Amino acid sequence: MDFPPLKNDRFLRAARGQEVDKVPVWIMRQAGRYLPEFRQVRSKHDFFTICQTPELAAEVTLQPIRRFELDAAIIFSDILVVPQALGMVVEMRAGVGPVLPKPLHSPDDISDLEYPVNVNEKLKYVAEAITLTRHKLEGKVPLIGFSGAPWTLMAYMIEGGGSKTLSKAKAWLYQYPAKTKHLLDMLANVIVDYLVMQAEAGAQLLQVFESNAEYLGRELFLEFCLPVLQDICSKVKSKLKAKSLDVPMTIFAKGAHYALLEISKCGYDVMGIDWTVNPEEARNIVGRSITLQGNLDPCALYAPDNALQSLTCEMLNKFGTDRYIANLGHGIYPDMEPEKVKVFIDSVHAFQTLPI
Ligand SMILES: Cc1c2[nH]c(c1CCC(=O)O)Cc1[nH]c(c(CCC(=O)O)c1C)Cc1[nH]c(c(CCC(=O)O)c1C)Cc1[nH]c(c(C)c1CCC(=O)O)C2
Repeated sequence: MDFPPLKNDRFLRAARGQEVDKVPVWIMRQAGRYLPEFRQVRSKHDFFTICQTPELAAEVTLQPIRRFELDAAIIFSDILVVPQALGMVVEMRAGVGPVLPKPLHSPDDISDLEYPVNVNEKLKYVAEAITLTRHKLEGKVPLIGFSGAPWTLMAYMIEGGGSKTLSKAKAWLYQYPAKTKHLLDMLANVIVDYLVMQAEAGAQLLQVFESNAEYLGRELFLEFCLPVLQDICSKVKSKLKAKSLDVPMTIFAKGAHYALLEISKCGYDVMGIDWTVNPEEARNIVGRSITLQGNLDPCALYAPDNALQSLTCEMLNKFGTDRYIANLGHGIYPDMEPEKVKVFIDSVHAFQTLPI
């Protein structure tokens, strides 16, 4: 596909371990409710209508790019479009978050899922949104595509929404390990097709969100998550290679401080770390063969500007400027003042390390 040439490749260079002029920065949930222009669009349209309408999805994807000197855009969508593609109903309720009114109660319900999924048909709107956004970005910054990881999606499909403990979903890991693995493999197959479709449509990096890793310990994570995360990465990469596409991939397993080394060896180019992980410890554990992304506490943006600047500097000193992409350690909160994002981004870009 013919897209406008890329003018700022700092983010992709860092993902590939190449030298950069400045540390690249983007923010998880950078298109979202903290922006008045997003709330304006959202007041007129249902959440999933925005996701499903390429013009609206492209518009809200571009909103933070117009306002701030971000080094990447992320396509506006949600991880829960995959359970929708499997035939599940997902609603986004104000003040509650996502709700799946008919969750999976037992492995018998797996057969009710509409599987296999023709991703190119069911999630075509995401491909269209990506292609349109690539054109509208005019090469200003690269565009990130994404998917939820199998365990994170499975947890929403069983819990029927957010949960404090994920006890219903975790019960499956202990009661039905084989059937759980079957469901995780089904999800992985859909995710592989979905990520490949996004890269073909124009996504320049693919991020996999394992946001519910924090509910698992090391043993459960190594048994149920790691093998599928590895499988997704190798299958996506080999399918893209066959199409002469080379798109870096990021894994963000939130709360998986207990398996940093194993995750870093899964084949991904970039590893996101959440705000509870010490950057220096993470770097010591994973070595230099992977780019790290993160990890300022999203609440640090509530600090006064000068404190936020020092916290950002401290973070950059710990990560260093090599093989590093600055971000928050999780999504930005909806009540954040947009001006704080500018302070954060400018502090990252102003940072210089002394030459060695
Ligand atoms: C777990 C998860 C979800 N969705 C996502 C994750 C993984 C990242 C993470 O761990 O936060 C990923 C996601 N969701 C959204 C994006 C868009 C791109 C971006 O990062 O700017 C991305 C990358 C938009 C969104 N997704 C959602 C919103 C807000 C909903 C609204 O506008 O009503 C946005 C902008 C809703 C959503 N979607 C989800 C939840 C739990 C919620 C509720 C959050 C809340 O209410 O604070 C599921």
